[in-house]
Amino acid sequence: VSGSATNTPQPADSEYIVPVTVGASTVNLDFDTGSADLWVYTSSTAGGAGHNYYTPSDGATVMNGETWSIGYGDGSSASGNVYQDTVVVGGVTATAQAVEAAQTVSSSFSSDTSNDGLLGLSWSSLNTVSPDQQKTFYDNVQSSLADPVFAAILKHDAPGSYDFGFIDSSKYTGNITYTPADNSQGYWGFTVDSYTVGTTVTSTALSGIADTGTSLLLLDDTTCGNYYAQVSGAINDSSQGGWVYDCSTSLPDFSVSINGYTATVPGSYLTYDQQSSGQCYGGIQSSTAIGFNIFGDVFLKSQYVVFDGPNVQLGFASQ
Ligand SMILES: O=C(NNC1=NCCC1)c1ccc(Br)cc1
Repeated sequence: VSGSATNTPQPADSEYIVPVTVGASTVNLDFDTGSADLWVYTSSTAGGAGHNYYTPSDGATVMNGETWSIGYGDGSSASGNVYQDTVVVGGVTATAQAVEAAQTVSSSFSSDTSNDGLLGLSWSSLNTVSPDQQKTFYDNVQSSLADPVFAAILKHDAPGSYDFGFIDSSKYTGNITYTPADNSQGYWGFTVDSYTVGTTVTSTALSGIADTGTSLLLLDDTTCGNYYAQVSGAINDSSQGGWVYDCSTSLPDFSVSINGYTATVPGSYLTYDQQSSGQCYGGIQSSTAIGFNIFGDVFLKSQYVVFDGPNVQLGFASQ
């Protein structure tokens, strides 16, 4: 089997939402290659006002004694209990998917009515269900896929897709360049050989993760400093949350070299949003507090990205 589900960017391309059939409901989920839990609101979730919620299908079963509790890199969190139910994404069906019902969600989730939960697409080793760890949607359907891969096609301010089971050459230009993935921490980790700001090449390797659930491109302080050195008047202002600059400033492109392939994020994609101060908040911000780099939506939305579990590799091509 194979299938494609449309994703829709929320304002500032902050997250990409996909309609998913979960049990007897259709809910809008944030697909997240940086985590491995599929969780949804229920009719009783505290903070559930304004969200669609999960209703178990007739064939659903409660996974007795199983609970989940997750914390995300941005400090948000959720927890609850677990059902086994049918989940359909773009026509691809997982018949015995662990559906994690939220009893509690943190305020950043309850206030974000654009999503009704998350669908994790990292490696299943990050799944938080206890005492019996559960598999991601991708792991559950992988053996049924014509080609056991999925692709993320995120776009700037336009609908894209998550494709399961096929590579679509109409969705990228040139060739796909593959590079080994590091799944040792449960993420889709990879290394770039060098980076370029405008036309200035820095031959330093960067390691990080491909994370559709993180909005920004988070890079170490040295790399951030080298980027914003080419943005006249940019300052790193902790009171505004990081690097800001006058919105009239033009931004240089940011490129990385992966196995000979140059992945370019155009400068026009590198402003995240306008602050109340009239300053603009950059799409590139510091990862130093996290300890490794996060190639989030700001980066991914310039690329066609293949996530290949069986070969433990990532593929990149320009959109
Ligand atoms: O949580 C992470 N990614 N997904 C999401 N963020 C917010 C909601 C979903 C995340 C993953 C790895 C690292 Br390192 C830092 C952050």
